[in-house]
Amino acid sequence: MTDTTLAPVSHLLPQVAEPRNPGMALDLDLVMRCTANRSAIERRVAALPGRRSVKKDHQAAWLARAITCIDLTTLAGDDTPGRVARLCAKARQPVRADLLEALELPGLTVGAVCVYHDMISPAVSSLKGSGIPVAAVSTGFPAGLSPFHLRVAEIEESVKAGAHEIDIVISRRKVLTGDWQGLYDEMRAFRAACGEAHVKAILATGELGTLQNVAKASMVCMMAGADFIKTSTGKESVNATLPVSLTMIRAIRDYHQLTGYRVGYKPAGGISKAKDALVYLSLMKDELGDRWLRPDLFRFGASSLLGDIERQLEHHVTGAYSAGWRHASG
Ligand SMILES: O=C[C@H](O)COP(=O)(O)O
Repeated sequence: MTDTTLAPVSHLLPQVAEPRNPGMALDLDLVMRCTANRSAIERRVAALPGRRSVKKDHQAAWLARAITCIDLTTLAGDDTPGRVARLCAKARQPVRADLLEALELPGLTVGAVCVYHDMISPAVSSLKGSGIPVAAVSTGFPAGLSPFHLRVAEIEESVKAGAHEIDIVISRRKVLTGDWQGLYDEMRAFRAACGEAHVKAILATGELGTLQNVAKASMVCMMAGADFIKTSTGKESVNATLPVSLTMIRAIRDYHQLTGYRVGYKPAGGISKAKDALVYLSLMKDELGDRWLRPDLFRFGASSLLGDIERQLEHHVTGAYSAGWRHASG
């Protein structure tokens, strides 16, 4: 039986900032020992509790927690400063004021706003004074196939433009060809280019072939200093899944046991329902514990999840559902 208790949102932020993962030398023996037993993983995720195990007030608390962990995202070719400004307004006040008041959650915000490089500046101005960081996707997102020096330069430009978090994409071919040293060196260079900005390593797991590759790539990126590991760009044909999540979460646990450093986790792509968010949160709580249920160590990369969560919270407060279009984010 899953423990469904959760500290209030006001207790979210740690008293002391989590020390940043500095990375370590590449330990190839350890990387080669990273395995993933697909059938055991699939059995485990099939047994995960659904939203039914998180009831009433607990459910509202968990949904509020999910909001604080959203990287509210727009990554479209037709993004405009106006669309980004609307998204940022939603990031500042993710749920209707009357609902927040009824839930006793004034000041609730999302974890970050995630955009392409060109939209950093409008996002930074719209979020001024809110404390909400801007995350930028980078390194030739989503395929990551532009020349290496341009990928590094893109990170530097985005940090200069005001991004506090950089979501890089790894070279999938380095994983597919077993070039772990190459992946490590690339990730290390990306981390260095980020400077003080935190770096999330997007593995694009839907393109890595096997869960074993996912486990190995997770470990190499953490050894190279990733602050977060993230499943997907949202542009692959398969994005965040529970088996991939369990594999990455267990790699995070192994890395913590090995080094004492906590690396964050960001499932991304195709997560649009409140009930799915609850499953991810219970998985984090079960596998890594409460410390990983805070926005400095857990994020959802999602463009449309917030609308469904707001709808569920409205139902919780008023007893009625409103139409989905009333809760659009963009
Ligand atoms: O990193 C975030 C993803 O691109 C968002 O994907 P989504 O639009 O399927 O929610």
